Amino acid sequence: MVVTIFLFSLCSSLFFVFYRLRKEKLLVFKKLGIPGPEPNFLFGNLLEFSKTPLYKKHQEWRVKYGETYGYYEGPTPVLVTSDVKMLEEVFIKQFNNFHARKLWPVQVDPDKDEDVHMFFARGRRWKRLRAVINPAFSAAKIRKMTPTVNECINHLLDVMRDTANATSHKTVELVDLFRRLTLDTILRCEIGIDRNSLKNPDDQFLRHCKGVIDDTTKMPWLYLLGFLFPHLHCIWIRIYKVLHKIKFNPVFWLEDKMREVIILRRTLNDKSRSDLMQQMLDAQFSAESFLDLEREEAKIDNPYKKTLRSMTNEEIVSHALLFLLAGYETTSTTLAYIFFELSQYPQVQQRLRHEVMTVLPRGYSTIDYDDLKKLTYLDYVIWETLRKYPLASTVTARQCMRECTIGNLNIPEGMLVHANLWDVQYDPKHWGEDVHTFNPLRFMPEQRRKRHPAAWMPFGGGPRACAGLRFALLQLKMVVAKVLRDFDFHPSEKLVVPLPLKQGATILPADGVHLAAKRRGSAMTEAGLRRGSLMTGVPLSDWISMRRSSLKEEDLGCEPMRLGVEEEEETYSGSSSRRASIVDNLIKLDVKTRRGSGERRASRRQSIIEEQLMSDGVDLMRRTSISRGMELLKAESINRGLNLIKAVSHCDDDALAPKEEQTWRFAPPPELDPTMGVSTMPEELLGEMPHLKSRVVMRRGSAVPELESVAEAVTIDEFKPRENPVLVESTEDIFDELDMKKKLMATNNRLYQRRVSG
Ligand code: HEM
Repeated sequence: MVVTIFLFSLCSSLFFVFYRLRKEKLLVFKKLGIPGPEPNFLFGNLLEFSKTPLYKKHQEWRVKYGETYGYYEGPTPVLVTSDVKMLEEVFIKQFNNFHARKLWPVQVDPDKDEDVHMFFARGRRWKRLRAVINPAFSAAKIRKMTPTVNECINHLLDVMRDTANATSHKTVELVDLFRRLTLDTILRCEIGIDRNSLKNPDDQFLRHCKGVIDDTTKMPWLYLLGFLFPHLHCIWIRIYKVLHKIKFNPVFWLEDKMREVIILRRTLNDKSRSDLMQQMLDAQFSAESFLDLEREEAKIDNPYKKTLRSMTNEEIVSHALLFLLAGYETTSTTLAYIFFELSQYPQVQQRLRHEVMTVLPRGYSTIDYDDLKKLTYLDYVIWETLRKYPLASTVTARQCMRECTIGNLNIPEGMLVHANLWDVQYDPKHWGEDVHTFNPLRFMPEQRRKRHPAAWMPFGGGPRACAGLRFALLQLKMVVAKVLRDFDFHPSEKLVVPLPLKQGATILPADGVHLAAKRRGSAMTEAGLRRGSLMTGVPLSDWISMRRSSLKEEDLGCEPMRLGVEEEEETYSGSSSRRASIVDNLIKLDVKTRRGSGERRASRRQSIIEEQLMSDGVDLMRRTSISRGMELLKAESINRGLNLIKAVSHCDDDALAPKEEQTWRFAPPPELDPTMGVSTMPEELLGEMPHLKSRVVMRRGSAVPELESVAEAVTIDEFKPRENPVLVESTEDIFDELDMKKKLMATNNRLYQRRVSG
């Protein structure tokens, strides 16, 4: 009886103490005068996330409580803010007080466990690991990875080519496809393991990576306990480890694979490799920023006296795994979002393709690191995508390690501060009213300068920002550039807009991204060049020279193309001064042809240039054809048959619309090809197209805004259809006429051969 009473009173006192302490904890925000939802005694506000994902809940609360508010994960207070000044303080200015990340409820001890990796480490330990890893992601090291990334993308293109073809739109699901690509790329660039999950969707690595990601995104009972009673962390972690010894754990499988690689690589000691694994193995030779750390260590009573300048095997294992998982889903999901947005904004897709084709013509099967720097509009597209989808926002949080003040707010030790990126990056204060529009031009330098740097943080901020940023951007840019050269993207019937999102390890499309991908035909590029010459009246050889010059515009000192929206409607007249200066400069340019051993290189370059010219021609013609076609249709000046010409010749010059008595509805005379249409350019438009030789244009097919339907087009000085109709039957006729046949046929043969060989 006495024992029972004793136990009862002990339990009640323990519960009372627990109750008081917990109550006290749940009053933190009230005492600080920070608004927020009312917490539950046991769960805090965790139950609110059972139906609504964290990032959505944050948005709801932002509307209710303002820019800065607080909620509780179990007993742990989390301050959420979209105030850019506060973010700057936490992530950058007061980093010394906020150097730790939010701890996951069931994870290794960030200070003691040997295999803690950079993501969870904190304090000096994090500093040391980051100092070792940073050089592995330097620009020079990333440059060395470019050929490997190139190869992986070529595999992707193969798979996509199998799915889509030039004549029909086939639906591709991009999230899964890009996951396979990023996994193959990271495995090769990071560890030197050559897998091809693109060709083998059942690949073991792929299966286990998916397994790990799924595992971390579930909220099993153990995780919940970890959140509710964080002080019992060591108990939860023990249970976790025991459980994973009983049932299969994909993390252990992956770790074992990494260990095998490390042993092999240490034995082979092949210094010529440039992958991340080698850099981690060699890290001891390159980490200069240790000097700082060593000075710090010397001040405290450190039994090792020296900071470990290399990484242990277990550290390398956990980092290899970290990079695999950190890079696999983030990069692939970003890619899927980019193509989704391009399918929704065809004018952006077109503009971007134009930039890519100018810098990297289709013959370039390998993309150079330096070429990527020229793709500025592509940068804007990627940045704008990451603005609209800050998909890794679940991890952009810091823990306060020392009581401090931000503005007039006192932040106690232990409090978490979470950056509410979705609200910052959709805040009209920073981005204007059209925040839901996909507008890459927000990132033009003059716009960027006006914005607070913390208004865009998809890679986090400050010293702990994403370590793999450079590698991620390399992949993103290369994939978009290469894929866009070969494919057109449109929404498919399966695509749901707006895209439903879900929260996993990142915030990703709930049902994938299903797009119709149409392969861009090679014949079109050839036709484009031809049309470019015909429509502008510039002889083909000059046209080729002009287009060639666009490759070297910067070298030639011409003004690079502006990126304003108005450029979408660029007219030939608009570009005529630019062209004139290019031609001038071309004349000055001494183009040397190599002989002997250099001949092959020269001819390859020549064919690359020519292919680019063709592609460019298509783009320009498509734009002109579309805008002119529309205007002509509006002006009702596109008609068929000879009567049109007669009528027009009697027509008042500035009478754009035909008069009643001049309607030309007769069938075309039989001697004229019935598929041949005739259009006249209204005076106004002629002014914009000074290169047209005549205002009368014959076209096969219609001049409606569709490049493919405009199969042939001829401009003539004096139109005499009965005597000598200028009917161009084939490509060869045109080449004959312009005396270019031999040269271009030779070029085409080379191009086709190269394409066939991939
Ligand atoms: C588009 C792709 C990616 C996005 C959006 C992204 C985003 C992020 C974010 C938001 C953080 C947290 C930063 C913070 O707390 O301030 C982070 C950290 C990190 N990321 Fe990435 N990431 C991407 C790709 C990658 C890749 C490819 C790798 C490695 C191969 C990588 C490795 C890391 C590492 C190691 C950290 C921890 C850095 C530290 O704590 O010091 N990430 N990333």
